[in-house]
Amino acid sequence: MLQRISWKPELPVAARLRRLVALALTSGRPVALWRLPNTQHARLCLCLRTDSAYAGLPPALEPTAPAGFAFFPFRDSDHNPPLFLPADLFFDLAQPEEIHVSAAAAARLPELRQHFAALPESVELPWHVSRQPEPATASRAEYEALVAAGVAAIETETVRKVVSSRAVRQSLPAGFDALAAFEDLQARYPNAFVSLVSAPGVGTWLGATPEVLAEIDEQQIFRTMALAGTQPLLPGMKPATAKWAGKDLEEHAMVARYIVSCFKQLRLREYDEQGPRTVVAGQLLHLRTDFAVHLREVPFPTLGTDMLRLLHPTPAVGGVPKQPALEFLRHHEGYDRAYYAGFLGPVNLPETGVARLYVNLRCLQLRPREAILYAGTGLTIDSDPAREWQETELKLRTIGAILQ
Ligand SMILES: C=C(O[C@@H]1C=C(C(=O)O)C=C[C@H]1O)C(=O)O
Repeated sequence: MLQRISWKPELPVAARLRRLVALALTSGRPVALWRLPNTQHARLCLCLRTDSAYAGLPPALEPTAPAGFAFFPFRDSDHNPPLFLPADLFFDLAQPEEIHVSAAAAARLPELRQHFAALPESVELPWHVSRQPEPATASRAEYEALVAAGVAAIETETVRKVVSSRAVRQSLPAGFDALAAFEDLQARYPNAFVSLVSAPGVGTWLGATPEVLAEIDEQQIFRTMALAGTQPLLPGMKPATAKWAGKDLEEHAMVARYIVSCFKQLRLREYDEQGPRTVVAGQLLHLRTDFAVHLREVPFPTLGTDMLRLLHPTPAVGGVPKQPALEFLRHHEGYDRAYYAGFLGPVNLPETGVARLYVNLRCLQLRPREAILYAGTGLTIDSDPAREWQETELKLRTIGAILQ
């Protein structure tokens, strides 16, 4: 349980936020910042017990589970540990006059206040850097060969769909400031889940994702979505009248069918399915089908937890069938996705019983002088390598906008 403490340091709100981030980073601790879609204010979760931040299983999405922030890799490995940051300090920029603290933090408040007050006005923020080497970045020819290999695997029926991806390295512009970039992302993408996560052994990640993986809202409605199928949003275009190619409809349908198969595995029939419809994500359009289950009407208290464990990674980022698609990626993709296409978000924070987990897309990893950007595309039998390359270029622009 978190307790609310009145908190009025003589500092403007943005400076308080910066100083809290500095408090975490200068003492080698993890910190997460996020802004929910269609809301105004960011939130911060700071964890004092760094050792307890490394999780095993995906988090439980139940009211009795700990409050904190989850940050999970695409696939489990020693190189990219799954994180769950128990909330020791929670700061909501909508209520800057108070701060929520855990019992562990409450016991150390005098020390924390002292550390906070002693930090210099303009401290350089020592963002955590991943200990992993920079990932290999595919040239256009290499990426097109990967797409061709994916199509060949579909032709031989090893897989029906696979989502290939690549990383790109880009220098940071002079004076780049991650907190300012986080602000910039919030302003650019009001309907995205915007995040900035920094943790030892994990590095620092910034993103603006359009995709819900598993959510339980205030009304106790569980939600997930199939988001697949992409085209550029061109000037003057009305999203509602967008035309979709058969290839997009097919790759979308595979994600929707996979979600239905997860409900079926749990023998849950009472789900509502709406879509697909066209949605806007930055300068892109996607096809989206929404799924909802009223948890108060089904006797299934662990549905969120169970669905999360079945869903990840969905065929929006992995493929169908799941294991052969993941095997294909392991052998052919040629780099470590790390936390790209993993998932992230708050659980029971601040509201008990509410969880919002998103797929980590349209993201970058921050290094001291450069950023590593990630993007992928769903392949089907009709995929054209040049078009898939183009689609990754378009997707990279969403997060790339903050490096201009
Ligand atoms: C893989 C990415 O996006 C996913 C793939 C999509 C597609 O193939 O059409 C669309 C939305 C996302 O589910 C990405 O942004 O890197």
